[in-house]
Amino acid sequence: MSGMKLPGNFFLVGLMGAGKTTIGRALARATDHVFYDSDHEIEARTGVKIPLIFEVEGEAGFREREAAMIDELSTLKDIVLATGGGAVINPQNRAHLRARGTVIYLRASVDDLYARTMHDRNRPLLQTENPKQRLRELFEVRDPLYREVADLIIDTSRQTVQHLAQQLLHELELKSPHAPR
Ligand SMILES: Nc1ncnc2c1ncn2[C@@H]1O[C@H](COP(=O)(O)OP(=O)(O)O)[C@@H](O)[C@H]1O
Ligand SMILES: O=C(O)C1=C[C@@H](OP(=O)(O)O)[C@@H](O)[C@H](O)C1
Ligand SMILES: [Mg+2]
Repeated sequence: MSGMKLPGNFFLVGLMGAGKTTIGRALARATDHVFYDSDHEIEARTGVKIPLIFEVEGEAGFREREAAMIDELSTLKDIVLATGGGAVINPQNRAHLRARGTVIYLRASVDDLYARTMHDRNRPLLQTENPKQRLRELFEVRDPLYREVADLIIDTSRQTVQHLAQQLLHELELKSPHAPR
């Protein structure tokens, strides 16, 4: 679409609780893009929630579905895609995301991630004795991978969703050669 504000794809990456789904939806609204969430799309296609997929097929089964979904969705045009937090552990996913759009890493402290996910039962990887320790471990492994794929890194600590969406929009406008200044 030629008259569209900020054409192209925007892919959100980051750990569980970073705000990919929430801020992705707000960014899509602000840019007139269609919003997709990889996890929601997997749930819609399978008819079951993510925890049940983990229970029945294991994490490996979920990762296969996730890779197929990211390959499919990332070929669409002018979308905002919220990925799942583990998408970047697969090299093929990383390659697709980098090649097919602008990748935004929503960065948050482990304390913030924990606070934002502690009451939610829908993330099987955090249903452990010590979810904060699990987040710490995942942060160590994944932070370098998020950085590797990111075109833009946004620090989300102590900022409201509305503010973050506006800040993101502003930074993307500055990066876009066609954007009005
Ligand atoms: N910047 C923020 N400040 C406060 N709460 C937030 C922020 N970003 C997200 N949240 C909240 O944290 C929870 C997890 O957000 P979500 O978008 O599902 O994260 P993700 O998709 O990255 O796992 C939601 O309840 C959301 O409203
Ligand atoms: O970090 C992960 O490995 C996962 C993150 C989840 O998505 P969110 O990051 O949107 O919570 C979901 O894909 C699944 O529970 C696995
Ligand atoms: Mg999400």
